[in-house]
Amino acid sequence: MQTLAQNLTSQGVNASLTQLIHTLANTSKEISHAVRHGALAGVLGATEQENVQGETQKKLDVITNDMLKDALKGDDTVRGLASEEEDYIVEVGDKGEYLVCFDPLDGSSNIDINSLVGTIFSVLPAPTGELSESSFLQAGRQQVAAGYVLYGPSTMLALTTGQGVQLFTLNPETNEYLLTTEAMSISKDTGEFAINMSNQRFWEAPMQTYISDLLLGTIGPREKAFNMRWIAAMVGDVHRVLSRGGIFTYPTDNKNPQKPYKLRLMYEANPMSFLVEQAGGKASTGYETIMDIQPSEIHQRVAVILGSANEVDACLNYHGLDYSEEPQL
Ligand SMILES: O=P(O)(O)OC[C@H]1O[C@](O)(COP(=O)(O)O)[C@@H](O)[C@@H]1O
Ligand SMILES: [Mg+2]
Ligand SMILES: [Mg+2]
Repeated sequence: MQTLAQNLTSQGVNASLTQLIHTLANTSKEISHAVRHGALAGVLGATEQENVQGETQKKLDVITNDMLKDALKGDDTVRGLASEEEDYIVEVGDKGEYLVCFDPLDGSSNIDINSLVGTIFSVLPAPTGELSESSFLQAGRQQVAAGYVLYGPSTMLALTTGQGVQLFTLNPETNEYLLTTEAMSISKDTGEFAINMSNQRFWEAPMQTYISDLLLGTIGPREKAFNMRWIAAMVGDVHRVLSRGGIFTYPTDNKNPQKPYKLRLMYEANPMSFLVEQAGGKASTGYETIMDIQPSEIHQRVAVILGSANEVDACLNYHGLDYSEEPQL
């Protein structure tokens, strides 16, 4: 099996991006170690702090953020970083070629129940000139690399540099990432969907109708039975979609009119969309392709519908219908 280093060489990834990917991968090994020690190290539970998005930070949100921040500060290929757990962008070095956006611990509500969590990252080119928040506001299409690390029964790294999606598994004996899937590929069709059903009454009409039709199964207009899964960590749900197909969505809802979307564009939706597209799937908000959105702020949130291409298209068809009167198909 190829090591991560061998694989990056065989892909022809340039030296500076290779260095940055190693920094991220090596830090993920330390995070994996910290997550695995959980209660033994006293790192479970919440802090007293909230992040800029008004969410109470878990101790591990803060610890993993600091681990990544410190590691990236020591990497001269990095010009700046943006994190879910940092209110503002952080300037790193004035010569670095890259900007890194990350969610240090995705699905952190799973931490206290010893369930799946992960790290998500997105690498953008650093523009020349002064660094400011606007340097980061590039469409997902500009990403030069993206990936996630899943801290599950195995620690796995899914990575794209725009040449398909490679999946590596951390060998616990040697502490090395080894290539276990050369090209992840999402089946075009699926019989599996992932959504937080408890928000059903808050969704827009297209999503209400789409999901109701899935639930009708063989007796509904889709004439097909669908199964449902919800890990409550995007990283786990997207990993399942990449592994065996499916549709994952966190749609627009009106539960809190100030916050119609949950997932963050720069460090959740964009990197996952890059991976999904590279594996042959699709990613949309329902109305636009996620990777084409021009961001307006680093902590911007968006609706997300991603996964098996034909199923995403089926869902998008509902968004094209007129719901001004009774929803009809
Ligand atoms: O609590 P819900 O509605 O199930 O939401 C779960 C979603 O929220 C998230 O946990 C948000 O990410 P963070 O844990 O990084 O804030 C996603 O990973 C996941 O898909
Ligand atoms: Mg997250
Ligand atoms: Mg997080």
